[in-house]
Amino acid sequence: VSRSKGLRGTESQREPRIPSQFSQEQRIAMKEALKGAIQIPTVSFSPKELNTTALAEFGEYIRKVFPTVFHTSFIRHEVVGNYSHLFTIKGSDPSMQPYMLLAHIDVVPAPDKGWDVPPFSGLERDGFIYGRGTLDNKNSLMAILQALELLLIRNYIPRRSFFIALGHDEEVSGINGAQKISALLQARGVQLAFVVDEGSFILDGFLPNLKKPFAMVSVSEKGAINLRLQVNMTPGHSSAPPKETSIGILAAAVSRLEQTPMPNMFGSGPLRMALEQLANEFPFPTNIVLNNLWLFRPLVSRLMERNYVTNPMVRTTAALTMFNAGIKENVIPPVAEAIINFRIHPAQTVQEVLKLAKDIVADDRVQFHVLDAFDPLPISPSDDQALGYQLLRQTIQSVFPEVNIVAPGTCIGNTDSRHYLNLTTGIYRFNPVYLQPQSFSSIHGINEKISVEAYETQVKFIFEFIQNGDTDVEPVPHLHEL
Ligand SMILES: CC/C=C\C/C=C\C/C=C\C/C=C\C/C=C\C/C=C\CCC(=O)N[C@@H](Cc1ccccc1)C(=O)O
Ligand SMILES: [Zn+2]
Ligand SMILES: [Zn+2]
Repeated sequence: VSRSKGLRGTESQREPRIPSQFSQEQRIAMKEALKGAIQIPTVSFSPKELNTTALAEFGEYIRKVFPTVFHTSFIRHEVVGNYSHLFTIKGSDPSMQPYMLLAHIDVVPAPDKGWDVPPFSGLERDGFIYGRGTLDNKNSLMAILQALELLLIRNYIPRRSFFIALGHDEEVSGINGAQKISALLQARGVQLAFVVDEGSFILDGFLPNLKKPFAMVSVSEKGAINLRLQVNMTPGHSSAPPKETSIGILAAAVSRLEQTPMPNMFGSGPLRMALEQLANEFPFPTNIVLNNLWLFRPLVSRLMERNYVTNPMVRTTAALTMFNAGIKENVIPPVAEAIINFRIHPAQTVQEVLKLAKDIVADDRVQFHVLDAFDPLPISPSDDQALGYQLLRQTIQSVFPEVNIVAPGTCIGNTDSRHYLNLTTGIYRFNPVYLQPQSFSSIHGINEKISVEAYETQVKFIFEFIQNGDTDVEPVPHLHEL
C-alpha cells in the first residue's frame, strides 16, 4: 500500500506557519482591491493595439494597493517591456531552487452588450464581483500580490526564493511581456524548480455522470497554428460570373476543414491518467469502463468527442475565425481569404497538422500562409517527485478538502507559461477556483464574474501555497506493506 504521495517538510527547521485567516477588515479590503483592478480597462485588442494608458495606471494601482510588497527590503521590483512586472522575492535559504508564479494584467475586449452590469464596473451583485478579468486573470494577479502583502505584514520571510511575473500582453502572444521576462531571467542564469500559471480549474459539472468536482492541473498545453488561406481569381463583371469564384472556392475549402475532424488521438498521456484516476468517482457502469481502458478505449474515445469541452482534449481542433472577400456588389472578387485557428493535440506537431489540412483542402488554388505556429508544450512531470505538482496537490487538499481527485490535464488554450520553457521543465497551469460550464463560457464571453467567497479562497490558497513552498525538496518514498 502506497503511503501518502507528496512531500515531506523538515518540521524542525521550519518557522511556525502563519494561519490563513483574515480579519473582516482585510476581507473587505481584498475584495475592494479586486474591484479596483477590474475598473482599469487593460484591454489588448491586437499585438499593436494595447491600452497603454490603462496598463500604466495599473502599475500605479498595484503600488498603491500593495505598499508592503513594494517596500520590503528582500523584494526587488522591476518593470519589463514597459508595462510588465517582475518581483524577485529573496528567500533566506539560497540552496533552495526558486519557483515562479505567473498572471497577466491584460484582458480581452468586452463590449457592454449582453452584460448584466458594465464589464469594467467591478460591481458586486448577489455576492459576485462582475467584470472582464474576474476569472481571466486579474483574480490570480491580485490574489498573488494580496497573499504576499498579507504574509509580509505578518512578518513572513520565505526560505525558498520565488518570482512573480505579471505579463501585460498575454492575450496577444506575450512577446513583449512574458518573453522578455524569461529572457531577462535566462541572462541572469536563473533556473526554476517550476512555474504556476492560469489554464485550469477545479472542474465542476463538465463530465456527464460525474457529480463531484475534481481539480485538473494542466501539465501540458496544446500547440497552435494561425493559418491564412487565400484564393486569387481574375476579377470581372458580376453580370457574367465564372463557374467558380474565389469566395466559392475558399468557402468550400474551409467547409471541408470544418466538416472533417482531425484524428482522435485519445490514448495515452495526461487525459488517460486523469480518467483512470477519476474512474471510481463515476457510478456503475462508467467506473468499470474507465477502470478497463485497455478494453474500452475505442468507446471512451468516441464518448469524449461528443462533448464540446472534452472533444478538444482528444484532437486537434480547427476554428474558422475570420473570412474576408469582396470589394463591391457587382465585382467578381479578385481575392478571398480566411483565417483558421488550429489548436494542436500534444500527440501531433505543426508539420503534421499542416499536412493533414492540405490533404483535406485538396485544392491547389487555395494558398496556405502560416501566420504563426508553435508545437504543443512538453508534458511536465506529475509523479511523486515533481515538486510543483505535489505542492499544488498538497495545497488543494488543504484548502479544498472536499475535492477528492487532483488529476493532470492538458490546457486547451495557450498561456504565458509557454515562454518559460527555457527556465524549467515543470510548468503547471491551475487556478484555485471552481469552474462550471456556465462560468467557462463567460471567459472571453459575457458576465464574467467571481464570487467574493471564491476570491477570498484564492487568496487563502496562495497564502498557503507560498508557505508550502518552503518545504524541502525531499520526496516521500512509497512504503509498501508486506
Ligand atoms: C479528465 C479531464 C477531461 C475533461 C476535462 C473537462 C473539461 C475541461 C473544461 C474546461 C477547460 C478548463 C479550463 C480551460 C479554461 C480556459 C483556457 C485557459 C487558458 C486560456 C488563456 C487564453 O485565453 N489564452 C488565449 C491567448 C493566447 C493565444 C495564443 C498564445 C498565447 C495566448 C488563447 O489561448 O487564445
Ligand atoms: Zn488568461
Ligand atoms: Zn484569456
